[in-house]
Amino acid sequence: MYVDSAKNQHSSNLRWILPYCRPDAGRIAAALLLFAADKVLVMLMPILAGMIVDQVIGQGHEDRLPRLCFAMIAVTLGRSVCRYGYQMFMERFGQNTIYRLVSDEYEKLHDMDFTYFNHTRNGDIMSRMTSDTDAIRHFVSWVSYNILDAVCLFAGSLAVMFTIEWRLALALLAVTPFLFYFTWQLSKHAHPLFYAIRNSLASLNSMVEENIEGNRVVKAFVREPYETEKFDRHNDDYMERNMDSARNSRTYMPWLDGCSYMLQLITLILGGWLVIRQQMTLGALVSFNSFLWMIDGPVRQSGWLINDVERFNASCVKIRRLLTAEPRIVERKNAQAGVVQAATVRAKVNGEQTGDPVRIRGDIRFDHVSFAFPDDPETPILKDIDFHVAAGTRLGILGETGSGKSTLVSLVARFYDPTVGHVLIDGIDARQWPLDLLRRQVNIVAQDTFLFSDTIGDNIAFGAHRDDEQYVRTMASMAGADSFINRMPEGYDTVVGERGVGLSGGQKQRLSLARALADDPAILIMDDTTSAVDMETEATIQRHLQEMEGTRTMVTIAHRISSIKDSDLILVLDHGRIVERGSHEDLVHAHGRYYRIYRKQLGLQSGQSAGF
Ligand SMILES: Nc1ncnc2c1ncn2[C@@H]1O[C@H](COP(=O)(O)OP(=O)(O)OP(=O)(O)O)[C@@H](O)[C@H]1O
Repeated sequence: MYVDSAKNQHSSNLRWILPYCRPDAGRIAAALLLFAADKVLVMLMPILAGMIVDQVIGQGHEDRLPRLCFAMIAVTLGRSVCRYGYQMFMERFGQNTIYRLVSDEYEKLHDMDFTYFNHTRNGDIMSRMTSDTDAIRHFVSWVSYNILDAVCLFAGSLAVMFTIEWRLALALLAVTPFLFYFTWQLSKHAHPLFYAIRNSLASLNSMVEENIEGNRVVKAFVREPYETEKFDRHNDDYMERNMDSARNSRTYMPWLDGCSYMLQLITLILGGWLVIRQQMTLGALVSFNSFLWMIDGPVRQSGWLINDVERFNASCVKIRRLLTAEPRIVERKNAQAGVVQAATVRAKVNGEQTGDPVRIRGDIRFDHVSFAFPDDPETPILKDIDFHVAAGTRLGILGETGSGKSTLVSLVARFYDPTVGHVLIDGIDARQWPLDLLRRQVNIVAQDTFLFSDTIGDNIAFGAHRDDEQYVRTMASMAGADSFINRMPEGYDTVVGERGVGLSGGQKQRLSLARALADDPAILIMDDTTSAVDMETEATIQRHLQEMEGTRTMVTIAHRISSIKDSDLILVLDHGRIVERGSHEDLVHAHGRYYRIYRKQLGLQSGQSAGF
């Protein structure tokens, strides 16, 4: 992380963004120098114009005209160079700041646990990473110096105007309280409106993303008109929120414009009167009027700048919420040292040899575990789960849909913590293991397969941390994938996923299994991994998995008894509770629920073809 998210947690948005800007301090200083030079030069222009009127036109010193014109051209050129310089510095500074901010956002996302993603819509996350971040870039690299520009021009011009004709300047100063009042009102009302716009945009993005992901379902059910209507509602809401903001601007902008007209009116009437009474030269009035034009810009621009500031504030709130979100699953302090110590003590107590303390052996124990999801804490999903699987053996889990099988295995990789009881890996509480060490050695082949838009080879080698073609092929063979990959036009170099060729459900499952095998986990969990694979291929995969017996603990969740019957221990789950346990033979002899399922599956597909 570039900036510790706990830092400046309660400070203003401006203070919060500062640490992201700090590495560009040199660039900011250079930009400020050029900016100051530009402001000095801009102040010279009206003075030169006044000199032309007084000295060349009024007093007839025509010989001074070329010099004064040359000075004006030099000032204009100087200003262009300064402006180009500081704008480029500020743009680079803005891009760098956003680079650091987005990197932190991305890293934070990887720290977040399942509970966060269960609650947060993808579109919302995407909005924070793109449009909200861009609103901050716009503020940092453009709005910031335009505010400074407006303040400097306003204050500087007013100061010079005081030296030209203090009575006229004082009269103009009387308008400023109105100016501050209207900008404050605009800002106060714009704040919630911009926040609503950001939320509405996030909803719109979520809706679009969901539709792109689910486009096949939408087409299959011919629900395009319904989805379009839904989109229109979100789109209308986004438009309405923007219109609210526009209405707010429309309410106060005319007043700000009115202030600007008041300034001109005062200058014309009072300035004209002073010139007529010869208390002010015409040249001085021309200079004064030029400075008035410089004040006019900031006054009219203030409304737009306030809107940009509020957009920045609303975006900051959303991004800060992400950066300060606390994952529920956190690693204990000094977890690595704790685990090494625990492994050493355990080895001494059991009279074992001290092996590699950071290599999990694969012993799993659930000690009276009950679990409820944090978003539904009143409903226990797992109830008093108590079992032990020795390292290197096989566990099979069977149960109706929704009985809690996937939830149970997600506790092994510590995607959630048990609400009651303990999950012990190699006799050490899962909460004590360093998270990356645990997850590197516990691999879950999830039910809903996900492949990256990359080559098949790279997808399989994703977690393997090795660039070994032969190894990838071996793992693909073990997962029963090698033959279909070889039939593809570009073999292992075929790009799959979003940009690549489509794959069948069974092919995807086999690639996910190959990816998990390539990771060489100590605990391999297969959650309905072969449900879409034909019986023959499944039998081949089972054979290969059997060859690995003893080298790792294997947990298989399945609805087909053929997938789990060779397990050393089979658990039958019902509504989150273990209702039967034992080996295949034990459970068949028990004539209970397992036996009934077994009979049913035998009846449906008898003999060899069913894999029994
Ligand atoms: N994030 C969540 N928040 C609240 N409840 C959840 C959440 N995820 C799952 N559940 C609920 O937990 C229960 C168990 O779900 P789980 O996915 O573990 O079942 P399963 O046995 O694996 O089902 P299947 O065989 O269909 O995959 C279900 O009733 C489900 O609705």
